[in-house]
Amino acid sequence: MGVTPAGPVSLTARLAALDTCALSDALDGYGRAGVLAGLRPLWPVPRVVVGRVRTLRVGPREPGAGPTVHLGTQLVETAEPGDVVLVDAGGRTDVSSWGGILSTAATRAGIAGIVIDGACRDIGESEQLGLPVFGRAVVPTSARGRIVQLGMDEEITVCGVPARTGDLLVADVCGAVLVPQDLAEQAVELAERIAARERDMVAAVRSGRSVVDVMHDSQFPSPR
Ligand SMILES: O=C([O-])CC(=O)C(=O)O
Ligand SMILES: [Mg+2]
Repeated sequence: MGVTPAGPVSLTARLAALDTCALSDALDGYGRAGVLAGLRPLWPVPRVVVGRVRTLRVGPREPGAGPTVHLGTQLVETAEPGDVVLVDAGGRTDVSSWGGILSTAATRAGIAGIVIDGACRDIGESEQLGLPVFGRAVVPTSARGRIVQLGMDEEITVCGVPARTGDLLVADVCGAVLVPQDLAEQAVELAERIAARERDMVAAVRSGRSVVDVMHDSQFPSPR
């Protein structure tokens, strides 16, 4: 845990001071996957979103299946403030996996954000609530009668990246990165060093040094 004159800083606060690019580079440094490629903010979210993952897996409703709970509702009701809902919808963009009623409940539960390997609807409602939603697309088509919850808090694979409840997730204007729980402390430390190196490189360019020189592989060695 990092320490400031005011005391220890939580991992979440340190992640919020970073960004997805620094964390992607840090995971590269450890040879681990984490970038959820293809996901982006579905409204112009103005901040870095950080939280503890809760996983949700959804898929097609069986023909003739009876009434069932709406996907995600049990997860929202058991969420802790600061959680991020990570939805494995298999990349489907023809049907929504999240909507405004769910966002209203998620906001009341203190959920920090929704990240979907798939699509959502009612995005204007989520924006009005200030609830960040990341995903592949927005589509008006309802989940009702089409897709259902298949599991929650189980290991899922999202955009080719394995994810579990308890992992950390960072999302911003550039996309979303999953930080595995077992690597979180080390990834944050390395990302902080990467961010410091980038600040030094930008300062060198601003001071008039040639960008050819500053970005040459022989200069500003990688922190790992
Ligand atoms: O019917 C749905 O797909 C869910 C929905 O719109 C909402 O949560 O508001
Ligand atoms: Mg709705």
